[in-house]
Amino acid sequence: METVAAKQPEYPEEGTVPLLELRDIKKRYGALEALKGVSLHVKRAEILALLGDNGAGKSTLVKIISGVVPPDAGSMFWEGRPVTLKSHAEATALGIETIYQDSALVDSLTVARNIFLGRELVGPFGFMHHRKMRAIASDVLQTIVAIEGIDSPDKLVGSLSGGQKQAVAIARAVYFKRTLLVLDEPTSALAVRATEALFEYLRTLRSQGLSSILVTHNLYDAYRICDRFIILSHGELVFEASRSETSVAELTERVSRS
Ligand SMILES: Nc1ncnc2c1ncn2[C@@H]1O[C@H](COP(=O)(O)OP(=O)(O)OP(=O)(O)O)[C@@H](O)[C@H]1O
Repeated sequence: METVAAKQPEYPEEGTVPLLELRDIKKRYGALEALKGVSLHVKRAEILALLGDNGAGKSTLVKIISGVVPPDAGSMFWEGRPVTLKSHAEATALGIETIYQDSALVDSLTVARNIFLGRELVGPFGFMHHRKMRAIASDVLQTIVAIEGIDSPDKLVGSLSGGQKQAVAIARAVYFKRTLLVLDEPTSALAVRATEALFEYLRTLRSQGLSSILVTHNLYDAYRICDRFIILSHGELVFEASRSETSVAELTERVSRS
């Protein structure tokens, strides 16, 4: 990653430092330029939609934000400070949580154990606090994510559907309250009720000052929940607008034209 642009960015007014800023991010896979210099920012307490047709570069950008893939060039700022993410763990440590359909869950462990994976609660004698983890897992699943079909935190994750697995990953992010939640096609495998519960939760996070990036092909969902919209096309940012500046019709037209 280039360090040239790693000097502190300047923000015109106090309090306007974005939570996350990307500048001129480039990524190439062999001859293919997946990202051709993308600059964007995520404000505090906003839900940003990352839109674009298949192959536009959305997932590549998500992987860069979550530390899974290093950019070839460009710089990244977290709360105004330059950062270089060398691993997914470093992104997590900053407060970035990414939800994919199969978000690094362990099939052979229970739902409760997956929610606390790597951050297990330990009781007074140094043993894992299973009862407490199960109780919290149950609570998070029922009250926040409202997943049908996960009736017990003791279910093995391997026995869940794609949508239910995704819900477990969301429940994990929800419980550990990340500063930035990145959701890559979160509703594609979710039932209607779970989608509504997720959106309600994203609104709650926003009201608490936390931010989310929603990657989706569903422009109606995006328009319902997001504050700002960014469209990528062939590795370039081609459109950016806030909710009041655009409409579902315009987003549809621009994505299909891209
Ligand atoms: N690991 C990889 N190796 C080679 N090419 C890749 C790799 N990952 C992505 N690409 C290519 O980079 C381009 C951008 O892909 P990316 O997955 O970021 O797009 P996307 O906008 O997320 O698409 P979709 O909506 O279909 O998921 C595509 O042309 C894709 O084929």
